[in-house]
Amino acid sequence: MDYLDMFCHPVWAISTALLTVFVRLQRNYARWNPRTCEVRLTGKTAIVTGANTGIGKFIALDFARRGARVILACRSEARGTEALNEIREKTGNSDVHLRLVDLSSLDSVRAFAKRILEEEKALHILVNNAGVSGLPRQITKDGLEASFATNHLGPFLLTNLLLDLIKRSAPARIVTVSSVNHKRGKVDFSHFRGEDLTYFMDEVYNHTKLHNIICTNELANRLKDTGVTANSVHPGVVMTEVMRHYPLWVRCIFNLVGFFFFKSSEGGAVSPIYCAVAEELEGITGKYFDSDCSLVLPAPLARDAALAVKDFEVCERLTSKL
Ligand SMILES: NC(=O)c1ccc[n+]([C@@H]2O[C@H](COP(=O)([O-])OP(=O)(O)OC[C@H]3O[C@@H](n4cnc5c(N)ncnc54)[C@H](O)[C@@H]3O)[C@@H](O)[C@H]2O)c1
Repeated sequence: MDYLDMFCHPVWAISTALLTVFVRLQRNYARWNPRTCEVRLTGKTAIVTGANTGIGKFIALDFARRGARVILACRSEARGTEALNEIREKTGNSDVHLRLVDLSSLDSVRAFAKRILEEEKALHILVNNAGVSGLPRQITKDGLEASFATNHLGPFLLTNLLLDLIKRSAPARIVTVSSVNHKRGKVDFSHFRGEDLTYFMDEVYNHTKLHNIICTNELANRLKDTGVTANSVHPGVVMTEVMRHYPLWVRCIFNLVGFFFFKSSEGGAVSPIYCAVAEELEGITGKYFDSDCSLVLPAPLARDAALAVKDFEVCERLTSKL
């Protein structure tokens, strides 16, 4: 039997098809299923950043289905409007709104927060979902490294600017979408300004995702007894547009492997939704959840309380208007 015959053999073809079906069914598996969770969000307001595509769009869609007033915090008006119309149409919830923000710009974050504080009476859920991966070295007009600005410092400032509103709305939840890649991240405060950084294998992304967890943990400490919880979550490895800044050949491999093994955007939204709505998480704060919705320990650096205090202070200084 030559190789061609072997691959065309019915036993081989059937077992490959069965394996593919099995793997594709398994890949979205999580211990918790949003479809069977009956929590309603009527009367609640939620903000989801980066809600026009990928994981964020499915988080927003879920909140809208549960009856929340949902603010889609997006950078692109055209893509945001497309998502807004789709979410309104699919859920029949007309209380879904688009507000523009570029998280890599501190001025844009301030303008967005100002508008939210003027327009919204309450904010019960903030999901810091927007993020970039594979950005080449760029320094923003605030003098910050662009991946750090987008993934960490912009969301950090946004959270802090909205904090009084969130506290007044308690019980409330802040969910930060981090990544298991934080385990390969390091903390060096000169990174924030683009110093001493190498971009090999997207190390910058890993660092930003580590800072996400560290500062979320410190925020949780500061919010003790306020009724506001702050947790971080890994959504899984998910087929989204997150690789858009990578070379074409890397995207091709990601998409090919992803077709069989990675979660869909809907599957990636499950663990962030769990952190935002699951009743069993009432009062649980300063924790990190994996893509299976299980509470797990993050990397040791992410659990260093003294480092967290320092990191939070550095980020406060970098994002405050001096
Ligand atoms: N896809 C994965 O495998 C994976 C794995 C771990 C963690 N994550 C995290 O999940 C989150 C969502 O990513 P995704 O996979 O859905 O990717 P995606 O690229 O499909 O979506 C990212 C969203 O962030 C928005 N965004 C990017 N830069 C922005 C800016 N400057 N201002 C405002 N919005 C901006 C994009 O417009 C988009 O809506 C990210 O934080 C990402 O790091 C993704």
